[in-house]
Amino acid sequence: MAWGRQHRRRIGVMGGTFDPVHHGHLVAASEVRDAFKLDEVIFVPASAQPFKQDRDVTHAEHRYLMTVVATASNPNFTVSRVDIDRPGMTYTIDTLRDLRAQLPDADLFFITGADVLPQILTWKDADELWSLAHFIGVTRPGHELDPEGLPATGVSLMEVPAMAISSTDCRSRVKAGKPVWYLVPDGVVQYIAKYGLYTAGGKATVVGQHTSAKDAAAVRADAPAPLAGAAQ
Ligand SMILES: Nc1ncnc2c1ncn2[C@@H]1O[C@H](COP(=O)(O)OP(=O)(O)OP(=O)(O)O)[C@@H](O)[C@H]1O
Ligand SMILES: O=C(O)c1ccc[n+]([C@@H]2O[C@H](COP(=O)([O-])O)[C@@H](O)[C@H]2O)c1
Repeated sequence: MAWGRQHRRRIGVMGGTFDPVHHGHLVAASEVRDAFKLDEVIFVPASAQPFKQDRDVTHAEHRYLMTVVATASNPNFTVSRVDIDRPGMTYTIDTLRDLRAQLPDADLFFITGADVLPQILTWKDADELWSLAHFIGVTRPGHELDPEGLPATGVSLMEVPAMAISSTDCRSRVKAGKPVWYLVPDGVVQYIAKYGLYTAGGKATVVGQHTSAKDAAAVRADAPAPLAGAAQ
């Protein structure tokens, strides 16, 4: 490296609802970090995902904390609150702008699974996304990794070990009283049990994303407080 030239950090960004985070997410992030020689992967739990407005989603603070628990043992993984602390709908254009402002000396690599990759063209301000990050689509069982319509220079595709795990299946299993051991990290199994997530009569408040301000305030009061020191 030439004397005085700045080293640009290479940062992966793994956006997701993470309801709950599972080993499919973690393996994808780990594989991309290795293949693209990333310094770090930042997991970014979404607040209100625009395409999931028709379903109930666990309170953001629980999803954030499960993601912190799941990534705590990996020195190259961190978790950001940029999306859950921004009011309103979560759009990736805002995620990337906020992270670029926080990390002006970094190149960003946004990681998505094969199911999400084709949707990118329908995201808010899709034309501008390519100038903010390089996109990496990873294989996922049951989905074709198809980059059609996406700009060739803005997207890379990569095969990762097949993990036939989804958050939907994890939630259904917990609801049915089945184990999720080894589908999600041990600490997440314990977190789900501690707060009674995903069970019909559980202690956790599960809210739709169209809650009134009054409902949202009640949920916030019920949720665990933000974990000091864990956030970016
Ligand atoms: N098993 C997996 N293998 C590869 N990528 C995955 C896997 N599971 C999720 N992803 C990717 O991780 C990101 C976040 O996914 P998300 O949090 O929505 O999990 P999910 O399992 O798809 O959830 P749900 O079943 O609730 O829709 C997305 O880009 C998704 O494509
Ligand atoms: O920017 C958008 O319009 C947009 C629409 C839908 C999803 N996303 C992002 O896509 C990522 C994957 O979402 P999900 O819910 O499938 O885990 C997550 O970071 C979302 O914020 C972004």
